[in-house]
Amino acid sequence: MSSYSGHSTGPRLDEQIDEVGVEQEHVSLLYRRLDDLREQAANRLSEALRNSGGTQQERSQRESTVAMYTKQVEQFGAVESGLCFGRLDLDNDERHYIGRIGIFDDGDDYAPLLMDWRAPAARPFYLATAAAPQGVRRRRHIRTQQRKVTGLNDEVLDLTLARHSGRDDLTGEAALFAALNADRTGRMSDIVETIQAEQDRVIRADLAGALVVQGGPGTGKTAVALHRAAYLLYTHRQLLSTRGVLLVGPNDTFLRYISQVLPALAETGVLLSTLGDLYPGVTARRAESAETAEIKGRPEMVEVLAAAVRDRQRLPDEPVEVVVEQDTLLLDPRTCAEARDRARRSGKPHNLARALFEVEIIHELARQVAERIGADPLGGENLLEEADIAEIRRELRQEPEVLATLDWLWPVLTPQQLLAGLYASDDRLANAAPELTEAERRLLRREPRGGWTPADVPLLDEAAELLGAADRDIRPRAARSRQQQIEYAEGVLDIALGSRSIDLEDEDEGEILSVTDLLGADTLADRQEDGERLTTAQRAAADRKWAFGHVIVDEAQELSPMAWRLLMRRCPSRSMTLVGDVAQTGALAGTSSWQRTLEPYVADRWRLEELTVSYRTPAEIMSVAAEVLAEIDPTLTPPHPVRETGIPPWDVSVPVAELADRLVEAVHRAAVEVGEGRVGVIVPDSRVDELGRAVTAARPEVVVGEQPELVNPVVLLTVAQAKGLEFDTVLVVEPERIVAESPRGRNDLYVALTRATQRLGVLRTA
Ligand SMILES: Nc1ncnc2c1ncn2[C@@H]1O[C@H](COP(=O)(O)OP(=O)(O)OP(=O)(O)O)[C@@H](O)[C@H]1O
Repeated sequence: MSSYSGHSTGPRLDEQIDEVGVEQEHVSLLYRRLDDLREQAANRLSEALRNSGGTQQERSQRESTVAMYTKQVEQFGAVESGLCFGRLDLDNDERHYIGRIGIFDDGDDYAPLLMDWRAPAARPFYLATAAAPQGVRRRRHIRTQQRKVTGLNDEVLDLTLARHSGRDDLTGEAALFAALNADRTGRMSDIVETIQAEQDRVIRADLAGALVVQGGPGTGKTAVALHRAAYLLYTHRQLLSTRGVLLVGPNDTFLRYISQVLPALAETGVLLSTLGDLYPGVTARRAESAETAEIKGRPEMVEVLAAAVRDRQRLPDEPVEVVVEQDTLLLDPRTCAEARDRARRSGKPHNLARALFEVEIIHELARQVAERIGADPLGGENLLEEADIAEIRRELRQEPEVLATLDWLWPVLTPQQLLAGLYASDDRLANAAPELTEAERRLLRREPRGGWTPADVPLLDEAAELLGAADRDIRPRAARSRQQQIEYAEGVLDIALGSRSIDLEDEDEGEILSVTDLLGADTLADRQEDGERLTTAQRAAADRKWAFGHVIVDEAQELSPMAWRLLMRRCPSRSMTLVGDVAQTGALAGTSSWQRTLEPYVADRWRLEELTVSYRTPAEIMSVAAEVLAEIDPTLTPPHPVRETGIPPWDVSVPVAELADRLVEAVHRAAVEVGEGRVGVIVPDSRVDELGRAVTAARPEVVVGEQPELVNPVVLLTVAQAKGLEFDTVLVVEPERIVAESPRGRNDLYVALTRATQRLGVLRTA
């Protein structure tokens, strides 16, 4: 292939110093403008916060102003690091600086000083090659540290000038390799400076429709998903800022790992959530076996829940006695059955159909009361008029005994009550799930207390659809929203505090920050009482029926059919980005085919983009992982590693009895070798406790736990916990056991072997 992306033209040292000076001048100008903008926004925020009172409309306007300036201060603070990272010199002698946000010169008719990386005109920065230069003469990567320019990398996109020294398929090679070889920190960084062409295509793909991004480990799926969120919010700001963007990740540790990427791209409006948090009011963290989660994820659970609801619409075997003011009224099974059938035929959700059921039952009870008290002693027609009977019905509705009977026959249920009640009773499980085997039902069986698991959340959501709103839902929501108002207010105040620009004198800061002395979070929250000022993400999080403008799912291969139903409910437009890798599926209810998963929702109207280059895993490690991939499915091809490290992975076999000691030694060596980087120790599920104890006893700085903090130098974790993460060095312990512990054990091993950016060691037991 004759195309290449260009290369450094190799300027002499003095030329380079000159160029750095030129860039420093521009970069300093940009930071001065950034400071001005931040100060302006902070002043306006302070001013808006100081005002109080006024009409409802004025208050509402003020709240919008507070929200707007809060966001601006936050954004200007977030782009501080690496504000400007590139320059494009065009054939027509124009020059564009590329950065995290757009900045204009307020003194010069708003001439652009910095172009937002998402602007269409910035796109050649990621796509231009020497063979297809798109009007670009030179692409320059500008490296900065704390506002100082520390280095430049130039690529001249001219086939006649450039010597072919780099890879054909990479853009900004030097900057890319610098990023890939850097020590890991326990937090993912953005890749805005070095997005590659195949990634750019995905990031800027159309908003409409379902887009699946399939790619092997380390191909940048997570990075691409996050940058796509930022791109979509920029390009479709109006639509998406009102409807919101939801990003679903596999667990809290992962969400913490990616938490800094969007803020660094100046986007804070994306709701990051695990599946376990997608049912408002529930935080599902309880653990359960993979087998139980699999059953809960089956599509058949829709029918199980529907049957569970029907099972709660009771039919008595014998007449039910209802004692009202010493009179005993009788509800015979036939009356109950007719009332139940009518209510069911309405097609309304259970809680809403209860009103119809009530009408029928009260009608019957009122008839009996009327018969007794209105009977004509002379045997004529009943003496009561329609108005009297209406009054009897009204009174019956307030009789505790009547209400208790209605609750027994057709209880108003919350999803939590339905599900907890189902799990807690062998009989109910047998009635609702006759298709499951007894062993499967036993796996579902559980006592009511102890919290919810992530796999319960789609079931709660499904149950909410079947049940409809119950009055009792409403109160906790009001309480929650008050809590959210306070959190929002605290956020505003934090931002006001954090708006300290690094160049301002302390005295000036006094001015800006004084507002936080005037207002506490509680007072500010009072001002949000109308709920209007909650961010879109906060409102969306509290509302089960929220329809998001776009939904992004990372590690999408892990979702069960029931989880997909929930997500599709949250996204009626089906504008979605689903990133994952079917070769890495660990969950038993997860997918091995995108078509099969999406078919029920979009038929074949979904688009597939594939990412083929692994940025994380070096060639030496990928060749080990490729052997496992071939065992999973010989037709799958591993991604092409973008680099080699020259460091071969090691693999040793040790006697079982020595495993813990040898692991401690290996961890010690790895920790020394990795320097400032991070070490991940991946062990079989069944060994976490034992090996965790042994390693932490010898090295207390090693962290183990349900939600390990990844900024620690060494973390010991399971494959499920390590999914989506990466470390400089990875030790995989007992690969055979990892494989043996799950029907998808090979996929798990493939995940474990592809977590390292530099070094891999494997410890087997003999
Ligand atoms: N264009 C790029 N420039 C710099 N770094 C990149 C680029 N693309 C990916 N990376 C880096 O490669 C690593 C792997 O990326 P990421 O975690 O997004 O991959 P993934 O496909 O989601 O992996 P997995 O399937 O294992 O979850 C990350 O450190 C990411 O920052």
